[in-house]
Amino acid sequence: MTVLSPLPNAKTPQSPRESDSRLILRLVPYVRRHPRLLLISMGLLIPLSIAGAIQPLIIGQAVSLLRQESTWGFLKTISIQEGIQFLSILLLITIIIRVICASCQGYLVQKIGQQITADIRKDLFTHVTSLGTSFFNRTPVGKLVTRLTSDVEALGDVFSSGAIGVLSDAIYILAIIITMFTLHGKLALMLLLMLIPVTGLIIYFQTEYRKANYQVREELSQLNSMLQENVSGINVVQLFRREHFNGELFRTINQRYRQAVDKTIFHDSAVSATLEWISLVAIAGVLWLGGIFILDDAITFGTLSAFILYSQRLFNPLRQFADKFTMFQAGFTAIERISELMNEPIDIPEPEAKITSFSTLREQNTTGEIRFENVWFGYKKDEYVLKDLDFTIHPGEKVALVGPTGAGKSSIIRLLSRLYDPTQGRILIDGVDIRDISKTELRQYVGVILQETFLFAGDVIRNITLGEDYCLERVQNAAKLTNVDAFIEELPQGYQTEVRERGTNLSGGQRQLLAFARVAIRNPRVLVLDEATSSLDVKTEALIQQALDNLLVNRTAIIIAHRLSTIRDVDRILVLKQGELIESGNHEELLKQNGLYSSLYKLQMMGYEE
Ligand SMILES: Nc1ncnc2c1ncn2[C@@H]1O[C@H](COP(=O)(O)OP(=O)(O)OP(=O)(O)O)[C@@H](O)[C@H]1O
Repeated sequence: MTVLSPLPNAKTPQSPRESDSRLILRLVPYVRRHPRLLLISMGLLIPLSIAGAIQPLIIGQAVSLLRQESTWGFLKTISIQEGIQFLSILLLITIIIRVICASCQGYLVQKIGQQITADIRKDLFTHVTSLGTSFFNRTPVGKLVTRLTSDVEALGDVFSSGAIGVLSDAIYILAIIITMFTLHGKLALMLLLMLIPVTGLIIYFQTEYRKANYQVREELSQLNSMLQENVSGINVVQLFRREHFNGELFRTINQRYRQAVDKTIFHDSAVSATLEWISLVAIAGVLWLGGIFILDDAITFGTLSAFILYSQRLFNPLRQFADKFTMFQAGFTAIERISELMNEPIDIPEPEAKITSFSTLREQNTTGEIRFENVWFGYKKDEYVLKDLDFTIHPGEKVALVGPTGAGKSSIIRLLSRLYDPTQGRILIDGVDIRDISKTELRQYVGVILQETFLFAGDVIRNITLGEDYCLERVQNAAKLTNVDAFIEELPQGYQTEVRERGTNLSGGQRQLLAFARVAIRNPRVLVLDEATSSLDVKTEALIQQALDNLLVNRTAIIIAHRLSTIRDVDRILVLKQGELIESGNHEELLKQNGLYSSLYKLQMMGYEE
């Protein structure tokens, strides 16, 4: 269970935006994981702020001492030289305290920020990898990558330099205000009054910044999606001379991204400029009012010097405060976008209570009965691609699914492996509804070999084990069982040969061979072959076919094949048309029926004869 999981009534992408406080609430569990570090870094804020706030006071006392004005009582009992020496040492001590506390605090805060970022990224990755195929069908990869990387990074910045920094600035401002009021009430009040319009202006610019930043993130997602799509489909882009056209599209999105960033820069700069201007006005104000008080002998030069320093220091943390607010706004945008992803429901949920009977059946070495019970299914609501399928595949039976393109053959496999759930009806394996079986167990029980095999960057062994704990011997046995060991040994470094991302250094057929070993090592009871041998040459196909015949003994098999000659010997053929099961029987029986199968078969045979 992830922590950033949906809150009750949490926002769906269509619902209005969540309030900032609700967004912050989502982060509390992550922050709570590091109580000790958090407490130490907050504790350090107190000496840090006090040391900073008394520095102008010490300088003011030095000026007063030199001008022989009234100073702290004990300074009057020592000589001016000793007094200056004492104040200089005191100033040095405050500087040392600030340096030590600031660096320790900075380090701790960065550390907490990085840990929180890593935790969120991990939870997000776990959640995203549990989402159903339909989510990935409608979400561009680039968009996901942006959320998992730069959005999480923006959130991390909030913790590492923003969150506690804001608290530090607030404590610092408070310490300055208290010290100012103890020194001179009227001058302090004047500076305090100046804070009110500045705060209003900052809030306005920050709100605008937030809106602009959301736009920036959206444009960045688009930019990444487009980039990712072009890199993945680079062969098509180049073969069909789409470089210029795609370049123009990219230029438009890039332009929109730049314009959105410009907007954020404008609002960010506006905040800095306002603060710069107001801090100069504050110094002028202090000089003007302080000058009048000096002429009236109401304050000393020392107090005036201290106030000039205060007017600078008061706006400095405010400027940092504003900078961090900018980061906060970016962070809020990030939480909003990350929460959107976290709120994405897992449409193929794990069963609430794991059914043990399935594991027991597995231990009893059953051969796997598959039953489709009045199954209806559509990728879109009310658009069914499978209609009222009702059939049983008996233990150990070899069944082929046949039908024209788009008839629904692969959809049946997707339902059986629970990449999707049926809209109506049930699928049972050995009498157990597959929705009551854990996905891990189900996918170990049903082994699928698809037409296209996806390989990961890493060696051949890793691509067969997929990170599971199998020894080399078992990998080799699985390869031998499927007759692919000879091919693997021919590779430059045999089993240690490095495969590039998506297996680009292997041919389509070679990639396919690894898929056979990948499934064989898992020893599934039910084997599904979706056009699995279509990319192999005739000789290799015969070799694999021979291995498959051995592998399929005592296992249930579902085979999808367009070349009907390859499935002539199966026990039963199910013929589909537009999602409906229209014929069923073995090769001879179906030929006699003179239906769709018979005409498809005759057409293919004519093709071979020609
Ligand atoms: N992800 C999807 N989203 C929406 N519709 C889909 C999706 N995948 C398949 N379809 C539609 O579902 C129908 C059945 O597709 P399916 O892939 O099961 O056919 P098939 O019989 O395996 O075809 P082929 O022999 O070409 O592989 C088709 O009309 C297809 O357009």
